[in-house]
Amino acid sequence: MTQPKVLISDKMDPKAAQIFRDRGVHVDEITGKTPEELKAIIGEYDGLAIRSSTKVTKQILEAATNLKVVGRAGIGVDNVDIPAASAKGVVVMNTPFGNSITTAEHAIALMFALARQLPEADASTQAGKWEKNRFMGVEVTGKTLGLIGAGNIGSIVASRALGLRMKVVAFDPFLTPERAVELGIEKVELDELLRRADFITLHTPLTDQTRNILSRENLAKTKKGVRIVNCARGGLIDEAALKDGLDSGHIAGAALDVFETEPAKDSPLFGTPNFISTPHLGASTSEAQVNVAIQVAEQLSDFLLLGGITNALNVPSLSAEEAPRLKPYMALAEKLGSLVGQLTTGTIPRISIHAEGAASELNTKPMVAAVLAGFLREQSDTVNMVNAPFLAKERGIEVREVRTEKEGDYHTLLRVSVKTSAGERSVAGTLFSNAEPRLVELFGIKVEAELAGHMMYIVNEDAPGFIGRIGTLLGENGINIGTFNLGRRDAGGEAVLLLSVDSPVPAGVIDQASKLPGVKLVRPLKF
Ligand SMILES: NC(=O)C1=CN([C@@H]2O[C@H](COP(=O)(O)OP(=O)(O)OC[C@H]3O[C@@H](n4cnc5c(N)ncnc54)[C@H](O)[C@@H]3O)[C@@H](O)[C@H]2O)C=CC1
Ligand SMILES: O=C(O)C(=O)COP(=O)(O)O
Repeated sequence: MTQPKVLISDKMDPKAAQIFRDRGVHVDEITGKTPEELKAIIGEYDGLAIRSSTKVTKQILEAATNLKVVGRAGIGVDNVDIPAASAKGVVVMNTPFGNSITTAEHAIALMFALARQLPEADASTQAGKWEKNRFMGVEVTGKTLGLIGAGNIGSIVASRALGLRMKVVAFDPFLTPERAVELGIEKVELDELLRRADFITLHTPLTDQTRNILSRENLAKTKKGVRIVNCARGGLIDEAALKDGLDSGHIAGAALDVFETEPAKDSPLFGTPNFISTPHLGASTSEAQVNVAIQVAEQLSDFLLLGGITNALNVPSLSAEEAPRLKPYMALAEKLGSLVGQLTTGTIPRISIHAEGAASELNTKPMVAAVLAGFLREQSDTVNMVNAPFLAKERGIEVREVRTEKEGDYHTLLRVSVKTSAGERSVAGTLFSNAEPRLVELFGIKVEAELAGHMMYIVNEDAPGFIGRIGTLLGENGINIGTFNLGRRDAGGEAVLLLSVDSPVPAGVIDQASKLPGVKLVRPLKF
C-alpha cells in the first residue's frame, strides 16, 4: 500500500500532524492558501483536514483527483459542499463533540458580557473614565433563556443556564418531549420563544431551514429588551435588522461570534452601542482544539489506513475494529452487485439485499452500499460506496435491506435481488473459510464460482456435446479457460455455465458462442 497523503489546510493543534506521522500517513501543513492555490495542490492528496476557513467547493473537489476523505476538525460543515463530495465519492467527516463544551461556555460568557456590558465597561475604565453610574446591568437569575436548537451545544448551554437559575425554553423541531423533560427545559414553538425570552442563544447548523431564522419579521416579535447571542453560524440572523433593533432600543444587546461574511473585517454593526463581537472564537480553547485535532487525525488515519469510518456525514459508519471483519463481506457484496448489474438490462425499480445467518449479525449498511456500488459500476466509472446510495436514489431505485438471523444452507449468506420487468431475479453468495467470496446461486440455479477477472456467462439447453463445442471455440480463438462452473435447473432443462478466462473475450467470439446449438444467451463479465 502506498503511503496516504493528507493536507492540513487550516490552523490546527500540532497534535494532528503528530498523529498522522506516528500512524504512517504523510502530512503537509499548508494554511492560508487562496482557492486557486489550493486547487493547484489538492490533486496530490488522499485526505484533507480543515477547520472553518477552507471552503471545500465543487471547484476544489473537481481538482481533487485523488481525494477520498475530508475531515472537519470541528462541527459545522457548511463550508463543505457535501452533495458535490458525495457525488465524487469523497467521505466527509466531522468531530461532533470535541468543541461543544467550549462553544457552550462561549455562549454563556457572551450572555454575561451582554448582561453587564463588560466590554464597554472595560474600555471605559481603562480609558480612565470610571463611569460607575453609566453601566447598569441585569441579573440572569430568574430570566428566561430561549434556545434555538437544543442539540449537543444547546443542551450544554441549557444545563449551565439551569445552574444559573434561569428558566429555559427551546425551539427545536427535532427535540422529543422526553428529551426536553430529561434536560429540564420547556419545548415551545418559535413564536412563543420570541415572545417570552429575555435572552436568546442560537445553536443550529446553517441549513436552508435555519437560514435567516431570526429574520427582520421574527426579530420584531421578540420581547422588548431582549439580548441575543449567536455562537452558531452567521446567516442565522438578519444582520441589518439586528442593527436596526439595537439602534431603536428594542433589542438591548447582541453578541455575535459568527457573521454572514467571514472574516468580518467590516460590518454596519461595528461600533453600535450594546453590540459585542468575537472573531469566530466559539471553539477556540486549548482543550477543544486538542480534542478536535486528535479526533480528526485518528479518524482520517483510520479511514485511509484501515477503512474505518467514524462520524461521516455522507456514508454509514464502520469502525476500525469492524472494518477488517466486514472487508470480505464488502468484497462479496460488491461482486454480487456487479454480477446483477452486468446481467440485467432496463430500468430496475427495486434492489433488495438480504443478509442471512452470520452476515445478519454484522453492520449491513456498508454491505448495502457496496452492493449498490457494484451494481452501478456498469453505469458509472466513478461510483463508490459513498456516492452509490445517492446515485441509486437519483435513478429512482428503491433499496431494501432484510436480515434473517436463522442460517439456511450456508453459515452466512448475502442475497441480492432485483425487480425487473421479467420479475424478481436474485443471486447469492457466501464466504468460504470466512473470507473468500463465492457465488452459490445464480437466478435460482445452484452454482459455485469465484467471481474474478474476465468471465463468460452462458445459458444453454442442458444437452450432451455443448461443453466440448464451447471449449473448442474458445481454444481456436486462443482463449484459455481458467475455471469452469456448471449448474442446471433440472436435467435436460436450462443450464448455466460460468467460465473464467485468462483474457477478455472479443465481441466476435461472444457472437459465435451465442450461435452454437442450444445456446440461449452469452454475456462477457468482468470483476
Ligand atoms: N462558533 C463556533 O466556533 C462554533 C459553532 N458551532 C455551530 O453550532 C452548531 C450546533 O452544534 P451542535 O449543537 O453540536 O449540533 P447538533 O447537531 O448537536 O445540534 C443542532 C440542533 O439544531 C436543531 N435544528 C435543526 N434544524 C433546526 C431548525 N430548523 N430549527 C431549530 N432547530 C433546528 C437540531 O434538531 C439539533 O438538535 C453547529 O452546526 C455549528 O454551526 C459549533 C462549534 C463551534
Ligand atoms: O466547529 C465548528 O462548527 C466551528 O464553527 C468552529 O470553527 P473553527 O474550527 O474554530 O474555525
